[in-house]
Amino acid sequence: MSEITVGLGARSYPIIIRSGILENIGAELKKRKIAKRYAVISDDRVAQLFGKTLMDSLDREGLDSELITFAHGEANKNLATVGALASALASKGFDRKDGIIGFGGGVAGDIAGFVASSYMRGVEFVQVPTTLLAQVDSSVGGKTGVDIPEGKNLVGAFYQPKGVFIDSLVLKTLPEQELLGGLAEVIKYGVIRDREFFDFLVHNRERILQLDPAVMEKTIATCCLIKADVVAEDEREGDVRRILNYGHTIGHAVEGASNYTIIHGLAVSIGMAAAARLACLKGVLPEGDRDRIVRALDDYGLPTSVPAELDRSLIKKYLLTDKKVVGGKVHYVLPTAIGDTVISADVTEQQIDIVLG
Ligand SMILES: NC(=O)c1ccc[n+]([C@@H]2O[C@H](COP(=O)([O-])OP(=O)(O)OC[C@H]3O[C@@H](n4cnc5c(N)ncnc54)[C@H](O)[C@@H]3O)[C@@H](O)[C@H]2O)c1
Ligand SMILES: O=C(O)C(=O)C[C@@H](O)[C@H](O)[C@H](O)COP(=O)(O)O
Ligand SMILES: [Zn+2]
Repeated sequence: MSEITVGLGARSYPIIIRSGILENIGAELKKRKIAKRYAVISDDRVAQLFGKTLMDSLDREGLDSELITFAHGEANKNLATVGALASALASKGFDRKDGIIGFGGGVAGDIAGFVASSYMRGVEFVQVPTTLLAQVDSSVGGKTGVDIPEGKNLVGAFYQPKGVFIDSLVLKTLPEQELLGGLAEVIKYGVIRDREFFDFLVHNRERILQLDPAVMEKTIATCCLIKADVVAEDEREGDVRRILNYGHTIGHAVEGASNYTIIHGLAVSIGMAAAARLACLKGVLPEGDRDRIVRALDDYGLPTSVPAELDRSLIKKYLLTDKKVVGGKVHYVLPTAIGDTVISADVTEQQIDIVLG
């Protein structure tokens, strides 16, 4: 069991990591008196797998609640889904004293958080993440939102939850590709902030891939701790929080150019390898560290090059809608060593062409 605090003054909140906590979410929420009634927002797959466990736990504590679902998948992380969910909340009579539980992967959490930030101009929100990616990254830090045709996450809000409740036992049913996607974000933390953690990930690969409970708890807790630290320092990504976007500039563009057939975590892996190559090309990252980053991703079975069939000019078009663009200049998060980064806009189109391959 680990408990980590995201330190944001009066808006601070706990991340509680405990095997089996899913069956006790009702008790956790009752103790914390977050809302009087809850809307559990989840995708159809998660609802089918774990909906009953969560709803029973709320019911046992006498907490009135409704499960509201949307069709799974990034293609549904859009404004139409937000509209449908808001209408469902209104028609079921949810009011300002009620709360929303984001239950599922990053797609469910990002959508539920955005609905919570805007329904009746804001209602209370908690996160119960069920993918590795959501447990180590998306449920923490308050970035919520949806995609529009012009690009990823272009409409959203910073809106912090009141708590994050993580049960690593639910990862047992996760499809392999989804586990790998989460591992890409896990490796990201090692590269941007913690060389020792990167080495731990390299040395414990087999145990991680087998979801060894002790190793998973350490892994999830370390990622949450790094993210909590960064978010506490720079909640709205004015400065240091940009490091969490390592691999995402090219990664998001690859996701968009693939019409979201490449899932987020795998696109981020491609983006991290590309950014490491770019850093080396610019002379800010030694070749040895570049090779270790690419090899670590590769050894986990993650992709490290841009698929040949993707349209390079479309990728470059999507790069321009990155939220780190300032004055038309794309800013890249470049590793300078394993554990450290620099942000640079001093990148030529020719260098981008080289790393896109
Ligand atoms: N807000 C943030 O800070 C942040 C951070 C990282 C990623 N994201 C976003 O998160 C999204 C990706 O999230 P994701 O990778 O979790 O994908 P996802 O939410 O689409 O979940 C992947 C699939 O796994 C299923 N699933 C979820 N939990 C399961 C379980 N325990 N067992 C079996 N199946 C399960 C889901 O139904 C879905 O089909 C992207 O939209 C990305 O932009 C946001
Ligand atoms: O929390 C953050 O900050 C991140 O950048 C985490 C990323 O893993 C995540 O994918 C995030 O949603 C990307 O944000 P965006 O601002 O580039 O859309
Ligand atoms: Zn991400």
